[in-house]
Amino acid sequence: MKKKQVSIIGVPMDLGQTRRGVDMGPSAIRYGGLYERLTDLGYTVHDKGDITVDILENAEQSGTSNLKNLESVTEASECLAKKIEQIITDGHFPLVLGGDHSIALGTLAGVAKKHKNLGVIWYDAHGDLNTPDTSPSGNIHGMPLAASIGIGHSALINIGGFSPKVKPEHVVIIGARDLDAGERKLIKEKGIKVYTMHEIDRLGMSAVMRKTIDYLRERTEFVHLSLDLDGLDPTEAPGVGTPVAGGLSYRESHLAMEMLEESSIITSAEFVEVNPILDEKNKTGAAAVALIASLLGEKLL
Ligand SMILES: NC(=[NH2+])NCCC[C@H](N)C(=O)O
Ligand SMILES: [Mn+2]
Ligand SMILES: [Mn+2]
Repeated sequence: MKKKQVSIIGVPMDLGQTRRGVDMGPSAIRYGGLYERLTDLGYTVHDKGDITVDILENAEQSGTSNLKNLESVTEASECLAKKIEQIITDGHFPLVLGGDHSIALGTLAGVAKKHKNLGVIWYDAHGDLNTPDTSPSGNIHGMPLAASIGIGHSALINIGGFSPKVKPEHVVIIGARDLDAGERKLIKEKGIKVYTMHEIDRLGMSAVMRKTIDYLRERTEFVHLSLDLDGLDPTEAPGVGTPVAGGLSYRESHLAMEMLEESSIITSAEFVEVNPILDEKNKTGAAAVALIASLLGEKLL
């Protein structure tokens, strides 16, 4: 029998925001035992190592307004997109380790090039739907979802040479609890499906995931999971740069991964924003590993 193949790619990116240390996220997740966890599940694991990313000291500053480190972020994104394309061509499951959430620009460019009719699950405390005009910070990690639906600065929109990567009505955001004014406006205008913490509290994670899976099954053929560890509550995932109180529990997050695994809809995934400098004994890195394992089939019994 042919074994299932997973290709891992690390993106040591910290230029999409300003808290240093998130570039060490891929190492922290690997250190948490990822390779062994996946081989134990029966996967053949190809760790392709890390993408080359500029360090802050050498990042070019063109001063493009409200877009910090734009050149270095787009350069790494183009490189990541090509690697992802190759992984999908090889028939492997792409698993991307971040790095701040700006890396989704490259991941989605690569995935969308190969997979038409793509859906995206954005598991996050934030919407990451800002543009340079609406961003309160100028941090690109707050913009990748907007850029992927074709809104924002042309340099971000056109990674991979095409736009959009995904239709707004094929996006589901889960866990949101810190949305900026411009993001709320965009959500309403574009009809993006969002399960905020309010809906998750009311309906429960099980119903939310059932609805999410049905919604994307009806509309798309492939689904990318972009999981920001700050979607979890900071007590359970303290190693993130932009923590927001009142988040998803460790168990709710596992249930979400288990239901996605059962549904077989996920065709690529990324786990981002793990910052070991801000973490407590790699708690957040270990949580990432455990969630990846659940997503890829690890069972409690
Ligand atoms: N991927 C993230 N953690 N994003 C946080 C974004 C925070 C804020 N909304 C901003 O745009 O600056
Ligand atoms: Mn976030
Ligand atoms: Mn995010």
